[in-house]
Amino acid sequence: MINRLYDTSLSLLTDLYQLTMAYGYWKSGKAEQEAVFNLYFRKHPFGGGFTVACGLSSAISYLNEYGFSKKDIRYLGTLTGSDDQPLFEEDFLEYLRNLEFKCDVEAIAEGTVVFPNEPLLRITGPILQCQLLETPLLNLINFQTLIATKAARMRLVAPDDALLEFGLRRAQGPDGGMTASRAAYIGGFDATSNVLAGKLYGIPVKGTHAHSWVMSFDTELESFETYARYLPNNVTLLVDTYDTIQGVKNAIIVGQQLRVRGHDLGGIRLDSGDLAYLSIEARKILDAAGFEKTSIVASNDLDEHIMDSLKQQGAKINVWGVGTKLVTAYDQPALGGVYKLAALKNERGEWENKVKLSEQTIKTSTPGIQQVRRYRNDRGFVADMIFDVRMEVSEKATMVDPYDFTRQRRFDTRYQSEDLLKPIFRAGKQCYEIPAIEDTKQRVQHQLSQLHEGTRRFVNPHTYPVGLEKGLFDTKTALILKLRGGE
Ligand SMILES: Nc1ncnc2c1ncn2[C@@H]1O[C@H](COP(=O)(O)OP(=O)(O)OP(=O)(O)O)[C@@H](O)[C@H]1O
Ligand SMILES: O=P(O)(O)OC[C@H]1O[C@H](OP(=O)(O)OP(=O)(O)O)[C@H](O)[C@@H]1O
Ligand SMILES: O=C(O)c1cccnc1
Repeated sequence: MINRLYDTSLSLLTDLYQLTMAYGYWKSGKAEQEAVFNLYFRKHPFGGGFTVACGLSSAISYLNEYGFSKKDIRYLGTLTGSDDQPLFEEDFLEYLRNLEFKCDVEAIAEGTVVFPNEPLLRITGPILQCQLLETPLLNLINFQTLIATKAARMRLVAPDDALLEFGLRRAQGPDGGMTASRAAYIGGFDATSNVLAGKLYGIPVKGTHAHSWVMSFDTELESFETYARYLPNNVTLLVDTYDTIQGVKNAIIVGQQLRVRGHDLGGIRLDSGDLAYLSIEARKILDAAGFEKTSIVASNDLDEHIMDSLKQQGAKINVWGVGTKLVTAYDQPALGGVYKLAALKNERGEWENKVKLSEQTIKTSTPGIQQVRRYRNDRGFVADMIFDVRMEVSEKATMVDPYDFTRQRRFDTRYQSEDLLKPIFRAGKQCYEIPAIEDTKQRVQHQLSQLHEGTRRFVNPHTYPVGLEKGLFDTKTALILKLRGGE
């Protein structure tokens, strides 16, 4: 999609510094040195207790098309440094032109619930290639993960209702709109108003009508009658243009006319005022007139908190139209996912662990070639343990809380476990079949059902346990001490 939108290859969709570093690696003979990078986030968005991974299929498409076109190379050749001389020499540009993606990629499947510090994606390959991919991979995964998580939160509030995504007009540009529609669907929405997303992603499309339709007639009743005449199988009438209660009564008149013609009134939509009060009143009026099955759609700057509040007030809304606050992730417009070097192969062909130190413990990266093992019992997910695939990890592994090493947990055979990072690319070739979007969507709901209720709540959610396997914890601690000179 984005390819056609910009009519170019997307390999330059990266930050310039990735290319300057790539040049530096190449000049210093390090371009092909094997490296391992991890993509992870440090904190759940929206103050929540879980995050829904999303964006892997876009990342796979991106990586499958990776490569620099002649036009890309020509453009890079025009870039100059502070002395007005070319930034990159010809031979390097030739190297880029011939570059073939040949990394290994492991990733956690889209639609999986994930937690801070777990690698969502691990990329192993020539450092130059891994480096160039930092920005696009973060761009693809951060945003979609954010929106899928936001949508999942809304789905938790309204498990049995229909959720419609109405955000395109407020989205962050065309690509923001398209990817948000897809991620919202995966996260738990039932349909979108975005017709292109419907076409390209196979998402159901749904819609009502706007105030302008009503305003373009002399009376509201005439506007409703006309709409019902021409679209008798899609009649959800927006009743709040003038007087909401009168609007509901007019909708009922049209509903009765529809029934005579063998159709029915699908729904009414409320888009302003007190949505609890108005939906309760509208439900009474509709039920009294024999329109018990007619839906009540609500829209107007909704988010999961307002939806929750409306539910608690007894609102009779069974279809929710949500735009701005969903597709822009209004209260937290970015997920702080990062991409860090975790290991590098030396000249002797041995892996060396790498960490990025930080004053704040939370920001010190974890070294090694990591995998995430998720333990579960009959009631659902119990804990996730990050371990290094090069270390022997027995069934009786010990997990250490990285923020408090005195908190340790021993696993045994009573738990079932699954390693979450799956092979996606081997030596640049895709070896993973992307699941159908419907399967990914179902996966989200199943995953959420495996979380403890406390982890799903919005206010002060329970922290799901994620720790480091004892061997990895010790390796990390030793490396930090060595780097700080306290060995
Ligand atoms: N009963 C309710 N409890 C909590 N929030 C509500 C309730 N009813 C509506 N809201 C929310 O309150 C906000 C009201 O928005 P606003 O002040 O713009 O009023 P409005 O009636 O929509 O006016 P306008 O005609 O300008 O759209 C919206 O976000 C809406 O979803
Ligand atoms: O409120 P959102 O969650 O973004 O949902 C989409 C909104 O877009 C439409 O109106 P628009 O906001 O364009 O105009 P209006 O506020 O005047 O109805 C619709 O009526 C919703 O209110
Ligand atoms: O179909 C609707 O009702 C709709 C679509 C987009 C934005 N607001 C409402």
